[in-house]
Amino acid sequence: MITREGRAKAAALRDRFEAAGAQVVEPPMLQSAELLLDLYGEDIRARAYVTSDALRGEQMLRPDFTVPVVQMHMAHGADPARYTYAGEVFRRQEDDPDRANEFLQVGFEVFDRSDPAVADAEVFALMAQAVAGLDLRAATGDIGILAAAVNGLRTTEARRAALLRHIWRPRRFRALLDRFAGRIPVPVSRKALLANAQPRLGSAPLIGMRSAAEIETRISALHADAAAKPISSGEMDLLDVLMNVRETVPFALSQLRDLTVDMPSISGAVEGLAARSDALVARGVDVDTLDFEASYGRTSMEYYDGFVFGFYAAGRADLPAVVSGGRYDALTRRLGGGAEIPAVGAVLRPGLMAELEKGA
Ligand SMILES: N[C@@H](Cc1c[nH]c[nH+]1)C(=O)O
Repeated sequence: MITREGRAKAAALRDRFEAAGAQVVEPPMLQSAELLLDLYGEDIRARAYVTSDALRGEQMLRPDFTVPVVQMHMAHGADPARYTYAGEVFRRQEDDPDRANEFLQVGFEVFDRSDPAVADAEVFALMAQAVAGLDLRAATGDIGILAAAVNGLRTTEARRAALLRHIWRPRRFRALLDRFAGRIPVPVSRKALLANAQPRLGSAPLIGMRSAAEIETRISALHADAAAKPISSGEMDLLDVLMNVRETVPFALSQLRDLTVDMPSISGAVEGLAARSDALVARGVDVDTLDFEASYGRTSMEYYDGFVFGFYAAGRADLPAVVSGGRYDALTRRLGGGAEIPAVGAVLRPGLMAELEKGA
């Protein structure tokens, strides 16, 4: 339920972000579902309230602000800017009736080309200051490091692309990796299909949504995939070491730097983490006690492609993140029609903050 305290807190936080240099924006609650829904992750897509509109096409109640803010910004060019907003977002809850399906968010988004590490640190530090009175634990990660590791795998382009698509579904990602490494047997049905050197649909009836051409393309892709060499156990071990890095920032950085000797593809992203760590220190963040998990953030918004972070109430695993955010450079490109600008942002949940303050 949205309370008066929550609303008051939201207004105060938005004022605070405005004072930090952001322009206030108020994106409409109803957004185009057709255009925007696939920019979110599977989870949010399944939880959006969608309705039809004869005039405007499918509409949805905004499940977040970032996508509408990026869309608005990119429609007017790709200049540097800072925005803040406050208002409700809507997400259907299927399993847990205690989780709100409508709640307040206050956000801060930075579009800035000068130095991504500095912009990351600006957003993180601003959020950390806003929640300083609460007993929260911060978690950080970097989707860019894992993506760089996948891009460096010595395997086919199709396999790398499949893994990149599934970075967001850790179990599916693991299953794919194991299959590509030859660690799990090929399913019987797939074997039967592949046993036929020149499979064609022939007179089989078409019953699904896919056309004959699509099905045949897929069969050819499966043949090509079956001919690919397995990912080596050496590469698999390195990926495992990487995905299990879970340390304070300085230790994580030294482990990751060690890994770059055998995984040169991640060095750029790891040096990005080093630069971010310095920028965080310059903003007064104590990185010696800040956690970094290489697998963090793999279940949230699919538009993140670099820094990701969240703040959680200590000892309250039942509560969602009080703060969450990250970098989404590629999203500006997708909505930019040729233009792009690096971007990072985060939101707070003022309702949750008010609740935690009351309980404290
Ligand atoms: N829109 C994200 C948070 C965010 C803002 N900017 C970047 N990330 C969310 O709702 O979780």
